[in-house]
Amino acid sequence: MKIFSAAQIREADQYTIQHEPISSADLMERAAGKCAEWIEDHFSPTQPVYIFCGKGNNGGDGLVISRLLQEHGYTVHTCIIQHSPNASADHTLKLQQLREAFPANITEIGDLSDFPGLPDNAIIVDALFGTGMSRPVEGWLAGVIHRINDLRSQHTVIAIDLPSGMIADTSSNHFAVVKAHYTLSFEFYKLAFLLPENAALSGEVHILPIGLSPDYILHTPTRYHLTDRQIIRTIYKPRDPFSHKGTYGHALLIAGSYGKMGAAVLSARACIRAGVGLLSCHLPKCGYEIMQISEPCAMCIPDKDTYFNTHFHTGLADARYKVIGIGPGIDTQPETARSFEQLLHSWQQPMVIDADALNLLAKNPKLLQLVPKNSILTPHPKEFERLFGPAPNDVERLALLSKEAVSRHLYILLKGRYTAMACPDGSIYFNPTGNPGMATGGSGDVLTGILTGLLAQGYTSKEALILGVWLHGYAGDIAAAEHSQEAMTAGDIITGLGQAFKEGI
Ligand SMILES: NC(=O)C1=CN([C@@H]2O[C@H](COP(=O)(O)OP(=O)(O)OC[C@H]3O[C@@H](n4cnc5c(N)ncnc54)[C@H](OP(=O)(O)O)[C@@H]3O)[C@@H](O)[C@H]2O)[C@@H](O)CC1
Ligand SMILES: Nc1ncnc2c1ncn2[C@@H]1O[C@H](COP(=O)(O)OP(=O)(O)O)[C@@H](O)[C@H]1O
Ligand SMILES: [K+]
Repeated sequence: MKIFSAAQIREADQYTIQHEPISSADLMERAAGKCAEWIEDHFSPTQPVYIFCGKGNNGGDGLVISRLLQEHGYTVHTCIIQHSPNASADHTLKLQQLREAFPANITEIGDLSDFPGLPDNAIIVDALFGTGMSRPVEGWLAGVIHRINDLRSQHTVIAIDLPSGMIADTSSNHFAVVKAHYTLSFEFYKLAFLLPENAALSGEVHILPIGLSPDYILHTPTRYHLTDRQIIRTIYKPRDPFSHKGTYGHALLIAGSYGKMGAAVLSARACIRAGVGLLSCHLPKCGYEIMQISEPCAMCIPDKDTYFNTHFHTGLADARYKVIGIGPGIDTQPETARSFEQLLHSWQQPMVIDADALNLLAKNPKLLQLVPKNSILTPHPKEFERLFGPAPNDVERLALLSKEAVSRHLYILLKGRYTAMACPDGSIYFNPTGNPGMATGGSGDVLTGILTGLLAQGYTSKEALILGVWLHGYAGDIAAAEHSQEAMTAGDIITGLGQAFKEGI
């Protein structure tokens, strides 16, 4: 799914109005109708509804929702916030229609003292501002937002299109923003919903289709995308019946150290479950038996060193590896760093670089220049900061992520609820699968294994990244459904991979 900017959403509205054709008032009727339907499906007419409307088109939506809910027997109080002497044309029209149909219970709010007292268990509909927000809300208007937020523990707050105060495509960190339980948004996810800094604000997001022009959607390029099944199906390649294990590549995984062999085992298992043809694991001597016993499908190459991987840069050409995955549990010993540097001087195909290998890059940033083009780097936010520095907010962090991916020709992901994947072509994909049960040691090692396994099979770096992160999250969701978010382990994510391949594509 494409993620459009606020300006593009306005263009999509206008394009639809001109080409469907449909009047803007009718498009508003359609959008607000979807919201009213959703509210009717989820809440009973016995609950009082308070709709707070701004004077733009988001407020216009609120006025239509008010009329439609009253037509279906709900008791609605409509509060129009007088933030400006001017109202949009559609707002004016919809207010007139509301006054004609249901003249009672329409009040104007000119400052905070006009804010109504609410009966128990009300539904608050936030239709103050939508995609027209361009600056922080201040003064008594910010007070209205704070008042709504103070009431949220006793009532249900439903934001229309986006929580008021939130800006669709830039950071609204530290602004006054409504904290919604639900956000009913039109046609597309907004970038703002995917940012960790807004996690507490949008609540459960429901995207309601309002029939914006498919032509516009198809032909308008965007920088941001949300991975969905449609994208995954264009990437996934079913196996050729005449294929053999050579078809699916030989991967080398460099992982583990004394006390951290679990990371190597998890990564190796995930790589095998992701479909690699052959897997060799370069391990410290202490890990040899652990791996052989834990994962008989993996071949093992013991290092000269008992406790750490220190000589993994030799013998690579002879083995004809298709891809190298490096990092889980390798530690950051000087000998490991030296071997990594030598590896980077000799290896020119894409790699998957994770965990301590990222920390080695952060310690010696000039090594970043040696990382082969099209490699995949998989930092979590702390590792990202060590590598590329801090950012003042999530939107600027995305800009930094993208800048590094483009300038270095690397694929860099930033882990989180919606893992962001930056590509060298400037695009950024967000992944929706996964859950907080995956916030447990070893989940990242599993991802490294999956990505390495997919690259070995011949998926391009972009394909492996988008598909791998999707499958990882999907398998995590299967694990959570089976074991609960609390009890699931990184190993359960690997077990879920089979079902993820069967049902997630
Ligand atoms: N036909 C269509 O196009 C459809 C549109 N749809 C709906 O329209 C919404 C977009 O409507 P919109 O463009 O009118 O902007 P909106 O979010 O109501 O805000 C503008 C108002 O807010 C004010 N304002 C802004 N920032 C402010 C601030 N910081 N502090 C104070 N005031 C501030 C601004 O005032 P001004 O800046 O002029 O002072 C103006 O009055 C969209 O989210 C969706 O809900 C749907 O019905 C589908 C069809
Ligand atoms: N709340 C969440 N929602 C979705 N995915 C999550 C969530 N928390 C963690 N994850 C995923 O779990 C993985 C954790 O990786 P990482 O922090 O590197 O773990 P570790 O280093 O312990 O292996 C990442 O892929 C991340 O996106
Ligand atoms: K709103």
